[in-house]
Amino acid sequence: MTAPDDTPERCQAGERPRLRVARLFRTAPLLLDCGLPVSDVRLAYHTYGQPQETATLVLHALTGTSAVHEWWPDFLGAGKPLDPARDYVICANVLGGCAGSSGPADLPTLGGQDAPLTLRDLARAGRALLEQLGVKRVRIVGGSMGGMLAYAWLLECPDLVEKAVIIGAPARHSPWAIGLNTAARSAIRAAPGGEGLKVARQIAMLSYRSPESFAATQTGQRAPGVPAITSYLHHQGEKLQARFCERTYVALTGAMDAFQPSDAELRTIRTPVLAVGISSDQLYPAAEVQASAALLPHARYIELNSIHGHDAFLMDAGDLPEQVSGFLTA
Ligand SMILES: CC(=O)SCCNC(=O)CCNC(=O)[C@H](O)C(C)(C)COP(=O)(O)OP(=O)(O)OC[C@H]1O[C@@H](n2cnc3c(N)ncnc32)[C@H](O)[C@@H]1OP(=O)(O)O
Ligand SMILES: N[C@@H](CCO)C(=O)O
Repeated sequence: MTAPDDTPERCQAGERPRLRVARLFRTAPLLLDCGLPVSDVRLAYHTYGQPQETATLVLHALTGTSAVHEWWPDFLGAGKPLDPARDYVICANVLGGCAGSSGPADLPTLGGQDAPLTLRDLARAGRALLEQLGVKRVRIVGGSMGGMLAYAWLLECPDLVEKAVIIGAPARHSPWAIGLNTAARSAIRAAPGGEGLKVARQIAMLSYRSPESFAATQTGQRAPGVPAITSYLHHQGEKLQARFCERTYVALTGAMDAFQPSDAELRTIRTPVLAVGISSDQLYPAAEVQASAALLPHARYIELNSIHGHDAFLMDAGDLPEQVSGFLTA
């Protein structure tokens, strides 16, 4: 990742993507849903393509970053759904994140605990970034947490959003999803300082793939006496612990679990939506994604067929890029 800067937007053709940091809410604070005001919020972001008043906003997943070129090469590039030659693409690390934006340690506390964040808080912070960049309308594309956050944008900023693509995400967490996050947070609280975060990632990885995926990729032993899946999960835990913050993990999973819009609220969304379920998703079963979309008056539902579970949108996207392109450019 390149060093951040806060110089004004100046995209040159062929320029390498660069992390920038916006300073927001310096004159008037952001009022969090918990009641706390927050001033001088940082949002780290990348842009791709020339500035335009209508942009495509990418909303990243739980442990994602604003560097779309690093984690979504199937979607970003010439002839792809996010084409910098045609589109002004923006992705910001969310409020509460740990990839350059103001995280829990930078925010005020409530009763001695990290301030609880809501997905609507994250959307309001994102809106301020768009205003600073001169963007007046957005098409939104989000997967996983980014897809749930897209629902928050649709409810919080209906005037801004032209279209939304929601991939592998329901409108609200099921008891199953909340239960998985509860176990992950319990691990973090039981072993703060990194060990708990590793266990949280191991639990989460089991929900991000599928039995068939692991049968195909992790059968047998990696080292004598060590099942491949065991060393795989240890490796994934180590990798996340090296790049992520446990307070962010607690804050963002809490925000997702608490986001519970009613059916009536969802029926008020007038924006056209393309909702994508993933056939083997263990975390957010395709039927659940479809049921959320069915509440929206202008949603179309499609399914990505993959054995690789929830993470398929990142690693086995099939013809999804073409489908998303078709929706965004129609
Ligand atoms: C590319 C980036 O910078 S991502 C950083 C930002 N993160 C995001 O945006 C979040 C979204 N991205 C992700 O969640 C992930 O990167 C994904 C889902 C796209 C891909 O996950 P990956 O971990 O790269 O893929 P996969 O599950 O195939 O695992 C491969 C890794 O496990 C290792 N591995 C595979 N099997 C085993 C095993 N049995 N035992 C030990 N290690 C194993 C591989 O050597 C490889 O290690 P490396 O990443 O250190 O090179
Ligand atoms: N694997 C992705 C998706 C999680 O929802 C991530 O780590 O963010």
